[in-house]
Amino acid sequence: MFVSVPATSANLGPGFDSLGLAVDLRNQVELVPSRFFAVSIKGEGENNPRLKGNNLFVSIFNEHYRRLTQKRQNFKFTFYNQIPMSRGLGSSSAVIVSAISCAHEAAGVKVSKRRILNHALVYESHPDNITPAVMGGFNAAMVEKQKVFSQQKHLPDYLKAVVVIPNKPISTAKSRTTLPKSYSKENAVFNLSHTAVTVGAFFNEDWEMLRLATQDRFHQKVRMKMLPELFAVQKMAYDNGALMSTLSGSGSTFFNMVYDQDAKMLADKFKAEFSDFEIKILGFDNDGLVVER
Ligand SMILES: Nc1ncnc2c1ncn2[C@@H]1O[C@H](COP(=O)(O)OP(=O)(O)O)[C@@H](O)[C@H]1O
Ligand SMILES: N[C@@H](CCOP(=O)(O)O)C(=O)O
Repeated sequence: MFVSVPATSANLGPGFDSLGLAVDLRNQVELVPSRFFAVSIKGEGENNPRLKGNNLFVSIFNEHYRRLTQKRQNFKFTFYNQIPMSRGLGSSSAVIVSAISCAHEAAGVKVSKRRILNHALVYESHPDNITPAVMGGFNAAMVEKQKVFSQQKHLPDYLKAVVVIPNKPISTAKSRTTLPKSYSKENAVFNLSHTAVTVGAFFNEDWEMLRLATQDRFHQKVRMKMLPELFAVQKMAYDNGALMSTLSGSGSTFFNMVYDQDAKMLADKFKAEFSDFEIKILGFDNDGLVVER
């Protein structure tokens, strides 16, 4: 059995802890019952010995498998990872969502995507990555009484993401501690109004509106200062036709949305200027969590 989950870009500028979308880069896990516990990793993280011992996927999987079956059973897990770790592309959400889904599959217990999402919230308190990871597409999400409520919009093929992935990891948990404890009314109204128009622009496919609407006063500047080249990345994106250019999650990746025909030109400019960073042109993912039995 295979379970796969896409990478996500959260916040999208002003929509801190609420907005996110899924891109076409996946972590896949294969699960086979086995006499002995075994982990094999291919792709991202394959040279990281910590992932073979104390693995977030395995601990969440075991917790749910035991809850569902009251049994202990060994499995061989093979991970095919494309999502870079601690770069603001939702690697932790992908791991959390796939572990919960795999545990239900292995236990033979049917489960809805909505239920998986609510379980995922236990491990990641903000719903902006886990929601597109499960549902695919663009999502606006909120939490009420420990449950996620969300609205989804599929994204068209004629839009692409040009992602700039720095060689420096940023831990989301650590980065959150650097954010202000409170915001002025003026800045709160700024982010609230810009988030509202961003959501409207996605639903109405008014892509040109995103340039103005996706500005933020809550988190981006303070985080971008940790890697000041990101200011130049954002400027280059806007100078070359980007529809939006935002810090992806807590960083360090920068997410730029463009029309298909502008993607290669922007990616080539980034490659020429930021040779230490990885540049990828990605489509959007409208499927979210996929299980293949
Ligand atoms: N493929 C993976 N396998 C196991 N654990 C992972 C994997 N990807 C991410 N993680 C866990 O998630 C952490 C990174 O999460 P986080 O700081 O939120 O970054 P991101 O922005 O990539 O989600 C890693 O330190 C690791 O504990
Ligand atoms: N809203 C969160 C999003 C974190 O996303 P990640 O991909 O960096 O884990 C935040 O801004 O902290």
